[in-house]
Amino acid sequence: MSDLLDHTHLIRVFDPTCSTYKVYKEGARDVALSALNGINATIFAYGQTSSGKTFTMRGITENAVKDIYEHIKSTPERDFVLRLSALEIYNETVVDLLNRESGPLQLLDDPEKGTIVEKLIEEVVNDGQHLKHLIGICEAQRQVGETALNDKSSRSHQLVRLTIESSLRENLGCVQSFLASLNLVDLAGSERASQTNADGTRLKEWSHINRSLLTLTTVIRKLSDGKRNIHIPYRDSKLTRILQPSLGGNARTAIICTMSPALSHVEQSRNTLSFATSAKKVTNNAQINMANKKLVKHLQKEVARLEAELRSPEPSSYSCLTTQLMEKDMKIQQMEREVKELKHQLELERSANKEPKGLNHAGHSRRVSKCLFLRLSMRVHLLWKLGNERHLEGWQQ
Ligand SMILES: Nc1ncnc2c1ncn2[C@@H]1O[C@H](COP(=O)(O)OP(=O)(O)OP(=O)(O)O)[C@@H](O)[C@H]1O
Repeated sequence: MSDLLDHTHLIRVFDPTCSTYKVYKEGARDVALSALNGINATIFAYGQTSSGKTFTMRGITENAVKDIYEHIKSTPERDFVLRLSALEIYNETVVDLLNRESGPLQLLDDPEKGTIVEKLIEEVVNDGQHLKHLIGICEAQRQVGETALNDKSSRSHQLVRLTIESSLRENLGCVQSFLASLNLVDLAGSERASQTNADGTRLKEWSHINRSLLTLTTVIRKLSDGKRNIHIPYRDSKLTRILQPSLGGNARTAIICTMSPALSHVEQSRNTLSFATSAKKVTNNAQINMANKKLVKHLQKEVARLEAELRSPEPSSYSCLTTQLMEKDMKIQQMEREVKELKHQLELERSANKEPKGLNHAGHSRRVSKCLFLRLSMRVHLLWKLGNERHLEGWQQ
């Protein structure tokens, strides 16, 4: 059994006698607990039919649940909210394991969240016991069938998603909220039809299982090439669409590859090792998902948009506008001086009780009113321009 931690490209090989707890502790615990600190995490088991995927994932899930609740207990300064959703992909149809009656579910593309499953139920988890109970319901709901190699063979891919949100209890000025998902995935096993004696329903299942596993293998192989700008066929199967963030995206991923020691399965074991070799070369880009980080991102976008809006006229027109404003201001000042002078002259003439030189009262009044009118219209114009300019200066600072 080999385990790959793609975040650090760690590889562990576990012999057939080692316990599932050891596999969890050395290969999956760190990844699983990342979700408590806002890092998306995925653990999945890959391998041929009857090689122990379900057995191992059951143990990994139990241990992860235990550790998650121990962490919550020892972190009283934070409030945790856990939600669980679960689905299976059976014959390329997505079904809600917490609400089978809802029928086939559609996959939608969300610009922010990526692929989402429409109408998938999310149950709020009360405590560890409740979580175990919900996981038990999912297991019971899953498609299982008897094959020549496994009397309880998983005929579908199962994904149990635990979404963990946490925030500091005390408001310390900075709202530090983490939000991340832990995906626990038990894939259906790859198999050869000749080995499983498949026919009828089993043959149809076999065809869907192998086709989606082939897409997964292709995606992993292409990602492992490390080439940029190449087409990665995530959309060729529902499994790879749903797992896309875990395959080269924003998540830490641990892959547990299971193999049978039987000589008759040597070809399948070689395929599994080839998958593991490619998978260990894939680099993910896991980030801490903080609620306030999202808000900052949103605000930054909004500021950028407003700046672009304000910059839409040619930058040169701003200097032009400034010159115009200065000219108009000078004109206003000059006119104000003239008005003052005229008023003063008028006062002197009134007091001397004689007609002003070269101008009669009507002429004076007209000139004064004209000055005032001009000033007023320019003020309105200036106020409008200044309003824009100040607005602009505020954004540019
Ligand atoms: N480490 C183990 N120790 C003891 N029994 C195991 C171990 N791993 C698997 N088994 C047993 O082997 C059988 C097949 O295992 P399991 O169903 O987990 O295989 P699988 O890979 O999930 O198969 P499939 O792909 O057909 O669903 C089961 O009866 C399981 O209990």
